[in-house]
Amino acid sequence: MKILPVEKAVGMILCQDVTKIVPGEFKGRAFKKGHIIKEEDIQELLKLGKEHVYVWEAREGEIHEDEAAIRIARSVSGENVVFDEPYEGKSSLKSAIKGLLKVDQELLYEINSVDLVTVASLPDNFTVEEGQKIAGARVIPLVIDEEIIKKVEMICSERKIFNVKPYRKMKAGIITTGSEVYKGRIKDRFGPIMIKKLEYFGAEFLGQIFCPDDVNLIIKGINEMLEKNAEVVILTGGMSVDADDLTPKAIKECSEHVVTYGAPVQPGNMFMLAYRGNSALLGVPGCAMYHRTTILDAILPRIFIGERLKKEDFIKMGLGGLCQGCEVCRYPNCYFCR
Ligand SMILES: Nc1nc2c(c(=O)[nH]1)N[C@H]1C(S)=C(S)[C@@H](COP(=O)(O)OP(=O)(O)OC[C@H]3O[C@@H](n4cnc5c(N)ncnc54)[C@H](O)[C@@H]3O)O[C@H]1N2
Ligand code: MOO
Repeated sequence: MKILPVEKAVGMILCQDVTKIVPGEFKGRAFKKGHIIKEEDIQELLKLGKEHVYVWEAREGEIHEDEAAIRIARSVSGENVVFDEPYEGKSSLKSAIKGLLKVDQELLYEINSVDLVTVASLPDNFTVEEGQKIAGARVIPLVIDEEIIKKVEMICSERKIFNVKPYRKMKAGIITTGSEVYKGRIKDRFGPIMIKKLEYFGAEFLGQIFCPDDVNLIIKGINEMLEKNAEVVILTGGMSVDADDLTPKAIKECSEHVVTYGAPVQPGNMFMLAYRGNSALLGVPGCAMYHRTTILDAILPRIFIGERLKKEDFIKMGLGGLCQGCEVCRYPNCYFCR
């Protein structure tokens, strides 16, 4: 590759994309890498501020930014991740499915520690739709030593940075506790909100059981759901400190392992997760009926990909665990529960 005045570059192969920006109107590629420069291009290039251009002069051991971008994209892409042809030296990675993005953060750190290599990504545990952009790969110079790219390829030879996990069709049921709802003093408002959330993951809905504030009846309800092979049981109501708040006790009685009662997340402090076998029992506090987004929205996607959560997963949520309660909620496009 060498630099030539545009007037002397006619007939030569341009080895960079040339970007045109007209504020408010257009930003895009005016000339594509690989374009053979013609006489009539000279004025346009000069108008774009290019008195000199890079033209191709291949040198042993060097590769163009486009090839570098695609090789990085290929190296880091795992399950259900696809990538585009480079544009302006950048290859975009996209999700091939609706699912949960898993990012190997250590590996991403390692790749971005390789000088001149950059991979920008969405956060770990991010819900994505089919076709959604999840990361962009690019090198900084226009041509790069191939050894650098080989290093990236080696780092990713065994593990991939980006995987999108599909939601599994899981059997799920709801147990709504609270004597005020059971006795018809107030209408159930929790059930429909939970059903809508379960629908997003394509859950097979087993139904909703109503229980008064009676620990034995809540236990009976949980057992009924487990007998129907529920893999996810959502319990609402009675998660806090009132005399009638008995749900944590019932969950504890029915489970083999309590992962957590309580989380450093607001809204969601009084959340509980326990397991009996592979079935997850989720104690969902009242806030999930009131706030559009709570800890439940960070946990459900992980449950539905079949991940088994640990106490540590909850501890980590403290940093960023305070929701700002924005007037218009943009979750997951924010820091909450990252
Ligand atoms: N002194 C304290 N007070 C509270 C604490 C605390 O730690 N100390 N925690 C607060 C947090 S955080 C939350 S969240 C709520 C937890 O509430 P619960 O999950 O225990 O909910 P309930 O007490 O059962 O109900 C609260 C409220 O919501 C109504 N409700 C309940 N279920 C339904 C339903 N299915 N449909 C319609 N309405 C329902 C219920 O009647 C109550 O009005 O506690 C804070 N307080
Ligand atoms: O669990 Mo409350 O769950 O923070 O509003």
